[in-house]
Amino acid sequence: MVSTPSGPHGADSEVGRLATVMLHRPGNELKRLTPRNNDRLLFDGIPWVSRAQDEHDAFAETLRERGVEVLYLTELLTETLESELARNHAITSALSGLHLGDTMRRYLAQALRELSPTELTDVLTAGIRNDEVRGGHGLVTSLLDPHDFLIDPLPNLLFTRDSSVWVRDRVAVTSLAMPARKRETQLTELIYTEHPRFAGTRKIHGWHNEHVEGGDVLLLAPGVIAVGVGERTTPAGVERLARQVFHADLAHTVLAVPIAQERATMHLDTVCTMVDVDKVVMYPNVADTLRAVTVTLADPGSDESDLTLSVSDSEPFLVAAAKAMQIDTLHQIDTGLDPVTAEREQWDDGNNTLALAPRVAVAYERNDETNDRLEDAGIEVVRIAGSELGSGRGGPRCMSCPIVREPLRVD
Ligand SMILES: NC(=[NH2+])NCCC[C@H](N)C(=O)O
Repeated sequence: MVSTPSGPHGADSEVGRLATVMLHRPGNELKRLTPRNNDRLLFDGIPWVSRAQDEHDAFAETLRERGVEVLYLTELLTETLESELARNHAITSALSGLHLGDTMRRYLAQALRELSPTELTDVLTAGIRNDEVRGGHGLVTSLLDPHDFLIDPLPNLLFTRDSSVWVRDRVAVTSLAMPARKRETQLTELIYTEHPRFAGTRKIHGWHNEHVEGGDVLLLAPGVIAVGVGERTTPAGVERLARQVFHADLAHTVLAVPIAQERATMHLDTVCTMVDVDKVVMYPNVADTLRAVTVTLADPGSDESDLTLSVSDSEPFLVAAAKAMQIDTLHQIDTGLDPVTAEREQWDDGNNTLALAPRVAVAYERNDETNDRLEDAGIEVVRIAGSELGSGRGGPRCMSCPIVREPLRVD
């Protein structure tokens, strides 16, 4: 059954009650990971797939028990692919890679057209290996290794946070920096463009623009967006996003937050997430050095490219954020961890929490110390298992794309 909207979509904070979320249950794409390709495909190990699925099912069930509507990316995609237009579009974009050659491209275009929407979803997510095709043989197939992919699998689809992000009632289809993830946004763009549930949704950004990844985007408060700039989101990406949100009146302030260009801190949400309207949990080893540049609108100009931005000097992140949010203090929960424990728990996504409401956050159970400190600070920690899920270096926030959060009540 095609899922239908339960109300308007969108989110304007990190902590408003989570009503609808998009997840991706790990599937056949994880079975593609081998010790030869896991680095390129951005996994730090080879997950035990059925256990990862069990952990993910438990995560989804935890959300449902708390009243969250869970949508699955692959179900939305399969429903989208009922339309011939969407199917053709999906096939053309999946085959646009320059490693294919026309002989194979022509063969695959025909073969994929014959698949059912469910089968096509499987190919679009799990990819196709050279030794799995029955036709189209020729120069390309003979020169590639039998195990090379003609269509790459998308194991990082699990991290739905990164490939789209809602800002108020608009959805930003992002532009992913790593080659292994680029194709993910072909799928999110197709869903938001063609799925009946999202008919009429206005979009910003897009995969063809400068790099911005959803894991870098934090909706600190209505009108205030922090954007990490590092391995994934570029300085030009944050400028583009700022122009768009100002032009569309989705925000009045964007904080650009430089983060180390390293795997451990690939997104801002690996070091800092919100657990209350005025509280963050932050990796202690960066807490003293994290800074932000405040970007506001100096002159609206006549269009997005013509508006003038005002850019401040850099300030400590918490100071700049509190000012923009118009609150006295944005509190950092003091985890008091020694640097080694802090580093271990940050690596295992201890700071990557998903708020279900103010002071209620989902976290991986393994990060005992961070979780205890959160509880000491009055946060209800909803613990989930993630031993297998975590091998892709992502926690509860990375694995979720909020589609509806209730607006925060003004008390
Ligand atoms: N929002 C996040 N922190 N996402 C984590 C993504 C992890 C994924 N393996 C990658 O390297 O891209």
